[in-house]
Amino acid sequence: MQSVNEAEAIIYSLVQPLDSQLDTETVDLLGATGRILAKPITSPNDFPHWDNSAMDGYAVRYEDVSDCNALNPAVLSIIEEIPAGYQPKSTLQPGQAARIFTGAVIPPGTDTIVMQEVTQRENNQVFIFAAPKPKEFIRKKASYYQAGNELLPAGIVLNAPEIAVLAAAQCNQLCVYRKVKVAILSTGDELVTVDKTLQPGQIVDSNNYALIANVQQLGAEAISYGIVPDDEEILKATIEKAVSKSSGGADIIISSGGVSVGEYDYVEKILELLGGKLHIRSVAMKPGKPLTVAAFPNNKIYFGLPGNPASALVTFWRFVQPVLKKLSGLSENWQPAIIKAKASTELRSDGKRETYIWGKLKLINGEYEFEIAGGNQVSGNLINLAQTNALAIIPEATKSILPGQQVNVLIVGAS
Ligand SMILES: Nc1nc2c(c(=O)[nH]1)N[C@H]1C(S)=C(S)[C@@H](COP(=O)(O)OP(=O)(O)OC[C@H]3O[C@@H](n4cnc5c(N)ncnc54)[C@H](O)[C@@H]3O)O[C@H]1N2
Ligand code: MOO
Ligand SMILES: [Mg+2]
Repeated sequence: MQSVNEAEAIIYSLVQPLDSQLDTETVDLLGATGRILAKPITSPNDFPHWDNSAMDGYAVRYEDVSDCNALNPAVLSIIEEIPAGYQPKSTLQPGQAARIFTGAVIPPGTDTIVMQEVTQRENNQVFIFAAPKPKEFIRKKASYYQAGNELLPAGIVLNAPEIAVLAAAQCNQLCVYRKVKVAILSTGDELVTVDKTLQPGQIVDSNNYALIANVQQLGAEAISYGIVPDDEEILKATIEKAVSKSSGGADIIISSGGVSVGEYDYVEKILELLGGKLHIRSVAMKPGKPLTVAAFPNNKIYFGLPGNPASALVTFWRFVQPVLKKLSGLSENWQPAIIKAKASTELRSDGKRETYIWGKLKLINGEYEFEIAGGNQVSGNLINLAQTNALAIIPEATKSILPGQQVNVLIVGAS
């Protein structure tokens, strides 16, 4: 049995991120939200494109207004009005000003903008009652970005700020990494789909729905193989299909159930029969002990998650989530988001395995607090997993974390 940290290191070493040449596709800017840039972006344009005004006011020559004040205003004649979107027509001469608005191109001869609030206009003259600072309120050409430099690096997620930058740079077609594909299957004779009437002994295959939701929230594509009965031959044929190169094209295969020691727990045996190399057979964690991980010669990675609903989700969040992010082409921040928070009540463990407790991470008076989910913290219970967003991690050999003490907390889900 490996420790969680050992298992994590082994799993990360198996992951080959998508290829920045081969594993890409082109998307429109409006369809690019949440996608990962596969090629760096450069612009032939400076930002700002030209010197422009940061205020509504008057474009002036600094020397004409440098020693004015409320009692001794500078008086300039207004030679033109320049709204945003227009090219100035004249060059400012001594004693002249141009009426200008935020974002408008500053006219030649100008070096400073005076904001409207310290001025008074009378016909074609403007009185200036306070001296500006030299070059004040001018947004200089190329002061944000110089043409030809890298604007955005490859390997970043395209969120609203990046989409804005790409729009400004007129990049309407983008080369992004293709979505990671994840095959998902559930094992168990007791399982039925959500629409069936339950017969005695049957339960809904909730893991399938939960895992698909998790995969989709992470921006990957789920390929569902549905429910596979506890039949060695059928399970072998299904896993063989999912791991083979030709069918479905999944990068990662996830099953749930069938990894413990029972008569019908075939997953480990089948993975070996199919030529998978078993890197992990169990991990010293609770829940999630029977987690099984294998790699195939075609680089596909197989996660045999334990069947208990909480075990399946906890092992997904702890190990599969970072793998999907690393695979996706993200250059950083793919690792699990583990932060320190204050326990709001006592958190207990039997101390034997690293223990994951589900609950809510709350921001209270600027500090993170972890609140355990009410109800049974057992791996068969999925009901109290709803509305949780975090897992507190109790280290091995620690039996109690007291209220107010700090605890490591893994933030789960898409964040
Ligand atoms: N003798 C032992 N028994 C068990 C051990 C052990 O060490 N010795 N480990 C326990 C632990 S811990 C876990 S976790 C489970 C893991 O079991 P499997 O991965 O083999 O899963 P199954 O036996 O198929 O199912 C376990 C449980 O989960 C329910 N289940 C399964 N699939 C789904 C699904 N898709 N959706 C919802 N619920 C599902 C299933 O009905 C069972 O109740 O083994 C313990 N046993
Ligand atoms: O690992 Mo099991 O996941 O403790 O219920
Ligand atoms: Mg079992």
